[in-house]
Amino acid sequence: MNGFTRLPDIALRTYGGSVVAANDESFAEREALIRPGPAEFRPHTFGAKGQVYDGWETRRRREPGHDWAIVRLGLPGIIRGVVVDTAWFRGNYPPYASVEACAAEGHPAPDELDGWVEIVPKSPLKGDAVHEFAVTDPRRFTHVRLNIFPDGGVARLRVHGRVVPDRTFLEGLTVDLAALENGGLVTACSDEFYSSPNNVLAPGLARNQAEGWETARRRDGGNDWLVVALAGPGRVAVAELDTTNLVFNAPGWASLKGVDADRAPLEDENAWFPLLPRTRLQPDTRHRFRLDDDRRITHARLDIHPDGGLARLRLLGTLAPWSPP
Ligand SMILES: NC(=O)NC(NC(N)=O)C(=O)[O-]
Repeated sequence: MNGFTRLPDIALRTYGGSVVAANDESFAEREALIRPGPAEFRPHTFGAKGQVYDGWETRRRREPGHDWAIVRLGLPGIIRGVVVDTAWFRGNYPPYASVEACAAEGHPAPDELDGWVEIVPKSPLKGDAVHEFAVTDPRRFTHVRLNIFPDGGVARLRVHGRVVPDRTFLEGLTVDLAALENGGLVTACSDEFYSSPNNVLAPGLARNQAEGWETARRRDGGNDWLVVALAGPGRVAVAELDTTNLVFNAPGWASLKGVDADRAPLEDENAWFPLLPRTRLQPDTRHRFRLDDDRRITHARLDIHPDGGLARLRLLGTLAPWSPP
């Protein structure tokens, strides 16, 4: 597994991604490409148009050319890698695929997109397999185009990267400085046995326990924790600690600390100062706390005691005015 798959999938439907166009989707709908979770399959489920697949599947081509689908990223950013998953497509997978990307301003229609650059060259695929392609282009992109040669089915397209928001849009507003969509990211975590800590920064509410962060039961007397790099240096006014869906496994208590990593190294424990003292939590509850300390921070550390997890962590505040380095 490449390291890039640890970064969020910025194309996910649940992060606002959309498969805005495809030249063909005769056998199976293009929207499946960015569905969360692995593709499912039930053999011998034939509809009027053929076997039912949880993926994007085009017709058998009888003329030259290739098929394509365009995805608007839910969270624009720098793409570090792409996963092309042909799960369950065995006699009908495309033998080759490539991926292009482009950066658009505003809200263009699919046929107005231009400036496409290749980020994954035409590469061989196997049937019913996960293919990971690292991407090195350092530019910020808003859309990707999956090309398959000549035709066939792809179950999922994952686009992992670092979110780069439009900073001018956020400045001066009270926003969630921890949110993935604003550029927040979990950079360290004690345990992610059941689900990813970055889930706590995802848009919207968690529909179930799996859409939050859940740790294994801790047996060593310690406690679980995570560190969030904020969207940028800023001041946090309100913290929301949401234990929704954690009914029998919510942490008993939680605390928050902050640090300004532009002024002291992250490893310097003395540079961290408390934002929220150890506070009792209830299961299945959105807790909201006004914070007293409005010092500038770049990172926040959440400690949960002893274990459990969280559905969402929101840190509402304002970005510090940007000054050139
Ligand atoms: N959805 C389909 O039925 N696809 C194909 N056929 C089967 N059996 O999967 C094919 O590519 O012809």
